[in-house]
Amino acid sequence: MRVNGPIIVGAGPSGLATAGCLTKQGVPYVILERANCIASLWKKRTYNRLKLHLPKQFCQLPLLPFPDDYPKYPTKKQFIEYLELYQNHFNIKPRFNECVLSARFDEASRLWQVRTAKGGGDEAKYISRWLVVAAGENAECVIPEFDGLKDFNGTISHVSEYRTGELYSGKKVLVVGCGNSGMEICLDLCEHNAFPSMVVRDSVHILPREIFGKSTFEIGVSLMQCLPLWLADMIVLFLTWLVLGSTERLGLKRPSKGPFALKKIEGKSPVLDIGALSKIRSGDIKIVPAVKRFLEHSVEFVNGQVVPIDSVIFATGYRTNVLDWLQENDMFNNQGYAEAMQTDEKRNCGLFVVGYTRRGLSGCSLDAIKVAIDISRQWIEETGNASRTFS
Ligand SMILES: Cc1cc2nc3c(=O)[nH]c(=O)nc-3n(C[C@H](O)[C@H](O)[C@H](O)COP(=O)(O)OP(=O)(O)OC[C@H]3O[C@@H](n4cnc5c(N)ncnc54)[C@H](O)[C@@H]3O)c2cc1C
Ligand SMILES: NC(=O)C1=CN([C@@H]2O[C@H](COP(=O)(O)OP(=O)(O)OC[C@H]3O[C@@H](n4cnc5c(N)ncnc54)[C@H](OP(=O)(O)O)[C@@H]3O)[C@@H](O)[C@H]2O)C=CC1
Ligand SMILES: O=C(O)C(=O)Cc1c[nH]c2ccccc12
Repeated sequence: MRVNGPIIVGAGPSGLATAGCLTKQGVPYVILERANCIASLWKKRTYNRLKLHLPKQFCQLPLLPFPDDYPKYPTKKQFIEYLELYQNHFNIKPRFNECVLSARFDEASRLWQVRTAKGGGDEAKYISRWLVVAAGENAECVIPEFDGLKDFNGTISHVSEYRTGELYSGKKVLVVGCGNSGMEICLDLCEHNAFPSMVVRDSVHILPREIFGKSTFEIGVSLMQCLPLWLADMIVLFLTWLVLGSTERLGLKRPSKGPFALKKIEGKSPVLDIGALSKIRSGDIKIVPAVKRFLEHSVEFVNGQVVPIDSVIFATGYRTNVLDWLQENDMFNNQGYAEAMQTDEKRNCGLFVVGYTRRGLSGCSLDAIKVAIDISRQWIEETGNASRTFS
């Protein structure tokens, strides 16, 4: 199928935002989505109690704000409803159940050739001048290898399969990983009468979600606008200390880089605390060091301690999948992320990237606006069509 306009891979917030902005410009497109719905990460791979952890103004997509009656931190259900509203508003109709297997740029024709699996063994081919990669930073779950894991007799899952702690009532659960996911499901496990232990193998920045009624993220962003990054970080850490006190004696050592520097340089998100810390203080969530190996019914840590466990949940993060299917990947590093801010088109080859610079939903929206403007300029030039103006 020859596509007039770009092929967009992925119908999550990034793909939807790009489609919304292109529609506004009058540029047609095709979205290919491997799942059977939009926003599959949010609909199928997140726990029930999830809320946005940044204030809503940092999470909305371009051109359509959240409904006025939404709270400051919308729930997952509200966020999904908003994305559906967005889809309907811009009449976005992705081609579902089409998983992109490969995308290659043919130098001779200067066209992108995209091959998809459609289920039931069928394949399809799409050809276009432009390709927008919007398949997400969280495309695949990561479970690291551990000695003995295959001999462990309890249940093993990734946090993306976790919905509530109900199933774990009365159980001793090892949560591996202390990012926002690990911390929040430990809290949820406590609230469902389970006994969580959380692995902190190295260090972690834990910040209050709000400081004196103002979002910590917002405070950090405002400080970074007028101060050097290191100073903004020092102020945020000082304010954090005023609110939370010292967290090191709880086994939560802080990284040597500040929270915003670490996010900017390594893409590592600080934890925005919504209650786990008080459960760590009370001992309801136990902090344990790195795992040495799993045994049949227990786990041995690097300090030699052996602790019985019933279940292990890996909250060890995600990875992108572009390196698996995109043949032309000069725009990505060897981890499959776009180098910070380099979302510009790969010159003359029509390749664009949305949502790969680890700046959360606001990064997705900013990329989408820019990419839609660039593509519409080229589309007008090459097709001779007139565009609507972008406002
Ligand atoms: C639990 C959780 C909570 C988060 N909360 C926040 C928050 O509060 N604030 C914030 O700013 N950010 C948050 N994030 C960051 C998150 O990355 C964004 O919220 C957002 O979902 C990114 O949108 P995306 O469209 O780039 O990726 P995704 O939402 O992952 O969408 C990508 C889509 O591409 C599809 N896809 C992947 N590979 C292929 C393929 N080969 N072929 C076809 N389709 C494919 C996927 O099925 C998916 O539907 C959170 C992330 C997680 C995991
Ligand atoms: N809106 C919200 O409230 C939420 C937002 N999110 C966001 O979703 C994204 C993904 O978050 P999350 O799922 O927490 O993943 P992250 O990648 O943020 O965290 C992964 C965690 O796993 C640890 N880890 C990785 N490998 C190992 C290992 N071999 N042994 C022990 N620990 C290991 C990491 O430790 P180390 O640092 O040492 O590598 C880190 O603590 C983030 O952007 C996050 O902010 C997630 C949940 C809720
Ligand atoms: O949820 C995330 O991890 C995000 O990427 C949102 C985000 C972008 N920059 C930040 C800085 C501090 C905390 C969260 C974020």
